[in-house]
Amino acid sequence: MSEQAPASKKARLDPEASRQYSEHQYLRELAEWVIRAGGYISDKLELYKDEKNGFSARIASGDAGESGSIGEGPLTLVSCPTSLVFSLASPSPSFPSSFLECPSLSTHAKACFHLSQHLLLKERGQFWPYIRLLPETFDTPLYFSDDEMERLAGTNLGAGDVALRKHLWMEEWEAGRKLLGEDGNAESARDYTWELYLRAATIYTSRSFPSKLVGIGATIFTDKNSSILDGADFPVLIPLVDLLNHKPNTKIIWEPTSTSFSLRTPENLVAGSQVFNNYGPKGNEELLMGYGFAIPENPTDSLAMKFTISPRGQAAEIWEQRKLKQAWKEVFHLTKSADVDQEKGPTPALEEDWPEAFIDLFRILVANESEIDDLENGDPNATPVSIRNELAVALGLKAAINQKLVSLRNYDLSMTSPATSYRERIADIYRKGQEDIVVSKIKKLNSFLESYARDSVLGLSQYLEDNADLAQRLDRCPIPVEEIEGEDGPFYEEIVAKQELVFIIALLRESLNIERTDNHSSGSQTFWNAFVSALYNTPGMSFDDFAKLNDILDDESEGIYGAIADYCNSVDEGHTQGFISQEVNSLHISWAWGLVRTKCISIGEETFLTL
Ligand SMILES: C[S@@+](CC[C@H](N)C(=O)[O-])C[C@H]1O[C@@H](n2cnc3c(N)ncnc32)[C@H](O)[C@@H]1O
Repeated sequence: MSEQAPASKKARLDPEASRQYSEHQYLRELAEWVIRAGGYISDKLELYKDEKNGFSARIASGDAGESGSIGEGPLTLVSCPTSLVFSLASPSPSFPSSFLECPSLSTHAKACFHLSQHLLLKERGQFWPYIRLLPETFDTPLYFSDDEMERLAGTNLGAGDVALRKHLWMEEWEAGRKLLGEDGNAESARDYTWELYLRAATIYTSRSFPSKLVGIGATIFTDKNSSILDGADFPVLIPLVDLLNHKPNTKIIWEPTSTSFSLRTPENLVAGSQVFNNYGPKGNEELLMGYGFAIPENPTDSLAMKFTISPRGQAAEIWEQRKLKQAWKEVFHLTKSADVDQEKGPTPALEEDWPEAFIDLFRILVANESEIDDLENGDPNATPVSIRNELAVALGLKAAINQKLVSLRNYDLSMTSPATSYRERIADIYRKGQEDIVVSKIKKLNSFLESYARDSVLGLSQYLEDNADLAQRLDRCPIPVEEIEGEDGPFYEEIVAKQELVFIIALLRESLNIERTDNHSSGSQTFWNAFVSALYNTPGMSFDDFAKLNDILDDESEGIYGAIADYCNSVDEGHTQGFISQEVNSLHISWAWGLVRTKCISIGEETFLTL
């Protein structure tokens, strides 16, 4: 049965009776203060101080039914009246309107100074029963010593995010203090120390709610009766409600009304167990940075990936037309990939495991000239762009994420010097979570590359292995060189890279002699069948189509193409008619070389021809 939200009459408890809510005097007084103002705490709830997680709430053990559970939900756990919600909308005892209205001072800075004021006021402030329970210090990285920061090296937080936040907050603090001093409050401005500002700012990151979410009005009238904060979102503190700790995936109902904010649970809680809130699907990076804790095996963990490269030239024009550009963000949060399915089904698309817009930009960034031309002249939103392109995306992602893994592992101290403090432990938990995500992503990419590449890619070494006679002949005939003018005199360079040359010859052998298409190199029959059929089914791609349009080559190309053609013929010496049933000429080379450049991709030492 659902419990009704408390009537104010019922809520006005005798302070004696409210003792049951806690054995801790300040917690008890906090409860009395909230209840007196019209708030509520379920009488099934007990507030206590947990050595590990600070103040917490649990179901009182006296409330166990026979099964140990407290009956059916939803149950209102706690409720705080709007009059006790602390925010910039609560009266500020003495800040001048010039301070609160200053357009160059951020809302965040104003909120931090406002809270600092109440921290300084102590018992003279109207929120004292709440303020005195707020933590003095935190385990967020801004409180870490240099040694403790070393534990974060190689992670996003170690790489500058912490330093950046400190810098931003310090700038806000300096600006606010200057403003206070200018108003003739130089003496009191000195009370607003950096330590106090840091404490106030961290109280907000670790326990505030956004004003818009809880429906707190954003219009404040200052002493000049002008309004500030119109439409702005600002952090609010909700006494009592903010005592609950976080547990991922906890079912909890946040219930804002015009007069109160309540937490209700639909779960059937067990007597003696801690009652949790759910701060949202936060990863350990956010929990550590904002709250000073991290959760082992956090099911809502994520890895933030920033993208700082942007496409240029034609690629930038294509990107402008891509629909997914709308979903572009500067930072993407990657989550852990599901385990690779052992039974290989159809190859999953990359966007099933990665943010779509992230994959889409990558496709444009790695597109080669011919792919960009295809997008420009065809559908600019085509996906996948080509098999070559999709493989290049997967490989690019693997290289980028592998870099993360290297830096996470390079600085990992957890094996050589096990954590001895809480801060070191949470830093290690955070690093381990980041590493788990990266490893799962690499596994998934490997499986993608394996299945995607199975029949759509041919490796150079595989081809040479299948054609040992060609490999031997190539070794016997060195590739011709050309003379190049350098700063220190002329030097010599092979006219074509060996990988390209092998694939030029392969293309001529396997594709040109169309009558022999069912007699491809052993071992790669499936690939060549698919390749040749794609070639002859795409207008303009076959040699015949190409020759019709390009019967004359310019002189410069003619020289190099002719030299490569001579080389091919010499490699094939003694095997007349075994090559392409005719002499290879420069037009053949021009066609095959163009195809190789469009369809090949290099991965480390290996080069692949793709469908
Ligand atoms: C909204 S407050 C919760 C009340 C808090 N325990 C207190 O003492 O006031 C958030 C803070 O509680 C602690 N906390 C919350 N959930 C936690 C968890 N699952 N593990 C460790 N600490 C937690 C962290 O110190 C965090 O900054």
